[in-house]
Amino acid sequence: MSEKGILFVLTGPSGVGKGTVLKEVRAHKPLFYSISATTRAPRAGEQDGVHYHFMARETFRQLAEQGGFLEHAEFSGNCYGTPAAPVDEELQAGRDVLLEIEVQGAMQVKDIRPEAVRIFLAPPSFEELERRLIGRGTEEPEVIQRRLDTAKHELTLAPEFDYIVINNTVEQAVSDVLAIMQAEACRSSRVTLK
Ligand SMILES: Nc1ncnc2c1ncn2[C@@H]1O[C@H](COP(=O)(O)OP(=O)(O)OP(=O)(O)O)[C@@H](O)[C@H]1O
Ligand SMILES: Nc1nc2c(ncn2[C@@H]2O[C@H](COP(=O)(O)O)[C@@H](O)[C@H]2O)c(=O)[nH]1
Repeated sequence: MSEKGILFVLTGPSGVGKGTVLKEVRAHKPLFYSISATTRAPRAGEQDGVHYHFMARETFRQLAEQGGFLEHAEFSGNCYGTPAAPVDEELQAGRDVLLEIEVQGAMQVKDIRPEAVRIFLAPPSFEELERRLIGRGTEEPEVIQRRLDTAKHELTLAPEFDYIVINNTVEQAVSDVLAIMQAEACRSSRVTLK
């Protein structure tokens, strides 16, 4: 029987740089990137089925009730969830999968998929997190404040994860995440040592 793929989860507070780091990681390593469902409105330039599956709250609720999500959570007034079927298909086919999700959902994955490798991306400081979230310019001030309030609690949960990577420079964070992925592949005997 062929080996199953590894389920990687990258989490951390909003604005820490998960999307930025993952874009680079994916440029170095073939991974299936799960496209999440959300009830949030699309931002300028975001496309349905590319950045997210955008849907109404009622549709999201029905999918959740039918067990369609591997995990789901409410974050900053909107629902976010990982569609279960594509993730399981990829893992069964032996391909590694990467989820980029917020902290509550990543905590759920520990119970649902204890074999998953969960990485917490942390900012070098809270002030820098604030700078990044404001600098991105995608949220209104009250949404930024809500996300920062949530981040205070999320940061206390970092020790619950398998790895903590500090996103000081993107280059170093990408290198750390790739090293973790390589080490986990070795641990699960997916890499042949010569
Ligand atoms: N190491 C870094 N140094 C400086 N700026 C960074 C770094 N990493 C990311 N950024 C910037 O911080 C902002 C937030 O990054 P990004 O959107 O990737 O965060 P995120 O964790 O994916 O956010 P969310 O959870 O809200 O989707 C962006 O403007 C990005 O360019
Ligand atoms: N629990 C889940 N969280 C998810 C999922 N997809 C994305 N996210 C996270 O939500 C926040 C907010 O995202 P934004 O696009 O509105 O900035 C961020 O931390 C994402 O990583 C998911 O499927 N489940």
